[in-house]
Amino acid sequence: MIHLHDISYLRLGCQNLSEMVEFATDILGLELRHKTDTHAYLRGDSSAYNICYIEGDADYDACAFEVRELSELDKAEKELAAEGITAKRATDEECEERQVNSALFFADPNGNRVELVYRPYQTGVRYFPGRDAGITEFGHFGLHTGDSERDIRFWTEVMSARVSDKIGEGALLRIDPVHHKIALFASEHTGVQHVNFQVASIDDVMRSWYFLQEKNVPIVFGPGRHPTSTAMFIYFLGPDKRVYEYSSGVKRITDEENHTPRQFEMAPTSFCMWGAKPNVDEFSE
Ligand SMILES: CC(C)c1ccc(C(=O)O)c(O)c1O
Ligand SMILES: [Fe+2]
Repeated sequence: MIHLHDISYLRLGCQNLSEMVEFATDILGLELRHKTDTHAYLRGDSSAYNICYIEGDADYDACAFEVRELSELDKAEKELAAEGITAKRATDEECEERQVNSALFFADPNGNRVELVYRPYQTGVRYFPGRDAGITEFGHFGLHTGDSERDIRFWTEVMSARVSDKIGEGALLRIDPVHHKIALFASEHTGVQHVNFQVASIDDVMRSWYFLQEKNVPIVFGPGRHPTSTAMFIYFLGPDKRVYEYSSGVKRITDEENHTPRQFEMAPTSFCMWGAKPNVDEFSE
């Protein structure tokens, strides 16, 4: 099995880099760490970056996971080959662009681009945003799945994730005690389905609710509380039409041996126990 240590970054294509930087700094509340003509690196914690927007193909996206040992990349290459998946080692230039020591690229069975990275750069300076959204960390991301049985098997049996809970065919997967760092949601698309940043408290969720309305940012779900992770949340759209989520209070699963994944019915109340209705295709019945 390929051991995933943590989520690392997302690379998200966009049409207009300046527009995405403005959204990410002034609305989402990330810090711009570095920008070139085509790439912008933004963060919500002390990592070198959590999101890299890349001007060009707006449909391009990739998600990255950190592995703890360099040898894990060779092991991964072999294990993926046994699954019929061809992986490619990153060149020095590709590593430099990603600010990592080493990396391996492949696509999961759904065609989602995945990067395994060794030693993603950290910084010695704390995160300093222009807008205080209360972000504490890069929380998790959603990935599309066209065949949940196939993809849950891949992510749990090949990639070492564990199912924390299921909603309909969708699954919330953990790679450490945090309830989930990957959300697999059924759709006909591929790639990143939503991007989550954790915020410090319900006050930050509610402050952003007012702030986002004032800035005419489309809110697509919430405020509400997930019965699965127990986190309070709000979802909204970026100018790239991607779904962004703030949430606070995600549950940790500490009794690994005794955790039994729960199956939630595919109904709005499985997404929000307060009664908010999602206006997002993948979350609807
Ligand atoms: C609506 C989606 C996919 C979802 C469901 C549950 C949680 C949670 O329990 O925290 C999420 O974060 C989600 O994004
Ligand atoms: Fe989420």
